[in-house]
Amino acid sequence: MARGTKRRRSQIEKPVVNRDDTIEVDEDAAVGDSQVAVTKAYARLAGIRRGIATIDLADDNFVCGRGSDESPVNYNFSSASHDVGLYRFISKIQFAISRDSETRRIHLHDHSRNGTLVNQEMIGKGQSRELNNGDLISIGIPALIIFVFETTDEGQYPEELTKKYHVTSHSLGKGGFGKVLLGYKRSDRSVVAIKMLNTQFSTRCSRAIAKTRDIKNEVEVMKKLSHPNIVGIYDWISVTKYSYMVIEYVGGGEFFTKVVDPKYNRMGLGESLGKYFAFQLIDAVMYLHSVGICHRDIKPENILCSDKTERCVLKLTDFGMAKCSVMKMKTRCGTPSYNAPEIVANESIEYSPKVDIWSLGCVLFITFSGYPPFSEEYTDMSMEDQVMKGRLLFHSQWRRITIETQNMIKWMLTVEPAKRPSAVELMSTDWMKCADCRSARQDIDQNQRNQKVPVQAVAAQKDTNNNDGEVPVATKKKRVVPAL
Ligand SMILES: Nc1ncnc2c1ncn2[C@@H]1O[C@H](COP(=O)(O)OP(=O)(O)OP(=O)(O)O)[C@@H](O)[C@H]1O
Repeated sequence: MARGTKRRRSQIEKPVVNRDDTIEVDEDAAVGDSQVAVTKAYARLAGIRRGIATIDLADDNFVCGRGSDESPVNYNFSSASHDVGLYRFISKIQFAISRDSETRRIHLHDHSRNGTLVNQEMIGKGQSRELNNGDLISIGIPALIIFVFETTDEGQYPEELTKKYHVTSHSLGKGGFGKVLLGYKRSDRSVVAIKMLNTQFSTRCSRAIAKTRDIKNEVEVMKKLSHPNIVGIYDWISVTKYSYMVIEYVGGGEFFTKVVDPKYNRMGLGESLGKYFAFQLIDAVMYLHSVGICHRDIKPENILCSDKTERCVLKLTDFGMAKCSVMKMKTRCGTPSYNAPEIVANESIEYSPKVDIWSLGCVLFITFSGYPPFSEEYTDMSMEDQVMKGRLLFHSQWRRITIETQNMIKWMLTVEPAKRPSAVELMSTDWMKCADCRSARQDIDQNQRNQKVPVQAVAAQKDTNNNDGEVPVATKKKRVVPAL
């Protein structure tokens, strides 16, 4: 868009998370295994909880539950009888699955008093619902996910991947170059996210070549990192057409969704919650810089929430742009509205990890106020000029935020890198010695202990954005990929 041109709000584009995308099948790929093998299965129930089998569905009718002489079932959950938390919810007949022999449509019929849920929505005793590929089936409560329903014409993956992980067809989200699927480790049934990237694009467009090159870099960087506020990587498997990154599952969706949640009325998350999150992000960046890594693309879309609760643990992700900071950094990359002035200024000037502090300043500005500091929606000045001048407009949203917090954000958004604080300097301020920061530390520790729990709720993620109001709106931003 030309400088100074006012963009109509209705024209602001926001990428849509598409949950039903399909992916080409690799000819060299091997078939994933299953535990109850039946020939010519039309679908399968992939068990994603310890003790629950994966069941191939071949007959038009299937019934499961605890079963009894009077109520025979095809699958009786006896292998999960030790799992008291689950077993107490299971009825003699829990649910049935039927396939219409003519239409081939498949339905789940709930027979249980405690109920069966599909994609975390209660079906209810006596009710039915059509099943689609990737649907999650829970028992009694949303968090007790036991099966992913999968049609068998989908998803064949390389053996290197399937021998260690079961890949379900439940999509967690979609990125620029592939999708992210829910999976689990075969060894302990703990849930993972499997990011699939199509490397074949590389022959078609240069942006994708850059991206393909990023994958190796992303993996190399992630392998070096271990921090509770950074998404961990378990494995990387690369075959002819696809790369599979097996990463830590983070179930609460993007931080972006949180900051634009209408419940905050576009006023920001407030002082207390804002500081709770600021502590986590500063700690993550302090660690990154201490091990010589500069992220270069910090923004709310690249931060994931551990769960859907208000006070969740944040995890920095997407290290495709990251670089070892002892190397010279000159490349103009990142996302324009989060880019530091020294990146915006000139290709030939070297910059430092302080660029991350600037981006973090932008993220925290949005977190506290609900609107972005630099935006094309300000028509009096181009975005580039706003950034180069460090022009900040503190609208009425800031009235409920303390002067100390405002000063910290201003400090992070200092145009001159030498005067901008490092993450260590930020962490050692009195501003970070508060009850919210201490409570964040405790919650992070607790979250780490809980991570051993195998199956977590996978809540449907919705992007929300409300474009009304006189201040700029936080919208998802695309990054600039460096030219080759
Ligand atoms: N570790 C994870 N756990 C759970 N869900 C995830 C995880 N990583 C990504 N997702 C989901 O998948 C979506 C896409 O993630 P991905 O990192 O591929 O996208 P992106 O950053 O938009 O893409 P790109 O890498 O092209 O910039 C995210 O928005 C999120 O909803």
